Amino acid sequence: MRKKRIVVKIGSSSLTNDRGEIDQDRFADHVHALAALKGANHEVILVSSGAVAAGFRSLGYPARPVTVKGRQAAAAVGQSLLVQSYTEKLSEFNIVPAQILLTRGDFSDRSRYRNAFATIGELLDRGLLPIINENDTVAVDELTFGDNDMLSALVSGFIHADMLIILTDINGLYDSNPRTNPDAKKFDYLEDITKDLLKSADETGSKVGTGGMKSKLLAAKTAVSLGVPVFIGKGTGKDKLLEIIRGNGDGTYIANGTLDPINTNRQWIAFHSETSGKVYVDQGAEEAILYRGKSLLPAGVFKVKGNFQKGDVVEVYGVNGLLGRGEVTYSSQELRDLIDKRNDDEKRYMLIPTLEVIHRNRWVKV
Ligand SMILES: Nc1ncnc2c1ncn2[C@@H]1O[C@H](COP(=O)(O)OP(=O)(O)O)[C@@H](O)[C@H]1O
Ligand SMILES: N[C@@H](CCC(=O)OP(=O)(O)O)C(=O)O
Repeated sequence: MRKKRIVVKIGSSSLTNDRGEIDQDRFADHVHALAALKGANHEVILVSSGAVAAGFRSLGYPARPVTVKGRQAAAAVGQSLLVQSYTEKLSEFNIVPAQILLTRGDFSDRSRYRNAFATIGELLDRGLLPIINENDTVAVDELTFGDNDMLSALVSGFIHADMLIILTDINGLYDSNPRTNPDAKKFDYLEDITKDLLKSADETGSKVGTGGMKSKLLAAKTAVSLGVPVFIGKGTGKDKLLEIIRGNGDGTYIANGTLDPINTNRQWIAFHSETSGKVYVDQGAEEAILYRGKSLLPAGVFKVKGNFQKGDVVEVYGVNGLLGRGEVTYSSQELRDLIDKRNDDEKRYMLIPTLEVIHRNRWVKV
């Protein structure tokens, strides 16, 4: 089998028990499977939850804390317990883990985004196992990834993974929550995540997890849109991850065919950038950028809102509302000048053929 790059996400419910302890047997099982996957010469990146779930007991909380400061304090304790356990267990296989704690801000800042990409690449080249979690202790509520399912999807797109494996406490996605509906039917394969499916998944998860199946579906949708096929399910034994990539996993495969990866610049524009203004385009330009794969030219822009600089990301509006976002080649002032000249008969002669406003490689539809 060709060498693959696999992101494995393990949820809190698969690593810890309800009492707030690492479940040593299941933990060892995951580590064996990760080692087997690496041993088969694949590149592996682990997104591990469990910091809050493994830490709350040491702080004297009876259950997973609900306050932000409680969760952040629990994560501070639990994250080090988790990494200590990974380091010890992985050393039996001569694998060195590398902890990476990310916040949403690390992705929205372009240079930090590029740095994170380079660092993960270097760790993989050197044969280490990157272990990623959200930096819960400092993450501000409005500025989080939402949950680790979404973080794992964004990481998979970012490093152009061949597959995202989301390990959880249930063997896949059902048409309703099987814990409350005994007649729920399991999906073995899904082409894509539809709106109806999103409705069928509720947000109830385990006592230690967050988001339930809904967050996994939203994450799977994101991963697929970034060109990465997804598996959601469970398994036991050291070969479980190898079996999953061979197509024999106990769970649901999503978009298992070949998908078009999207380049890192466009991923950043789509999912991480903050917009600094708005550009309004006419119908001809709307059709050109939406359906004919063209760049946006100055002639199609008739209004600009906000103040932005060359290189900033803006929202593009058409006749029917928001069309997408893209990186501009002009400042807002330069664009306003262009529009003024075009609308003024006496100044129109000053217009010279110019660059596109947004190049098609720096543009993403919503
Ligand atoms: N349609 C569904 N199919 C499968 N599981 C579902 C569905 N809707 C809700 N769930 C629940 O989602 C849970 C997994 O979510 P969660 O506890 O957040 O996992 P993790 O800790 O692994 O991230 C399952 O145990 C199940 O109870
Ligand atoms: N970053 C948090 C996990 C958040 C999360 O998404 O948890 P889960 O639903 O168990 O994957 C932690 O380590 O506790």
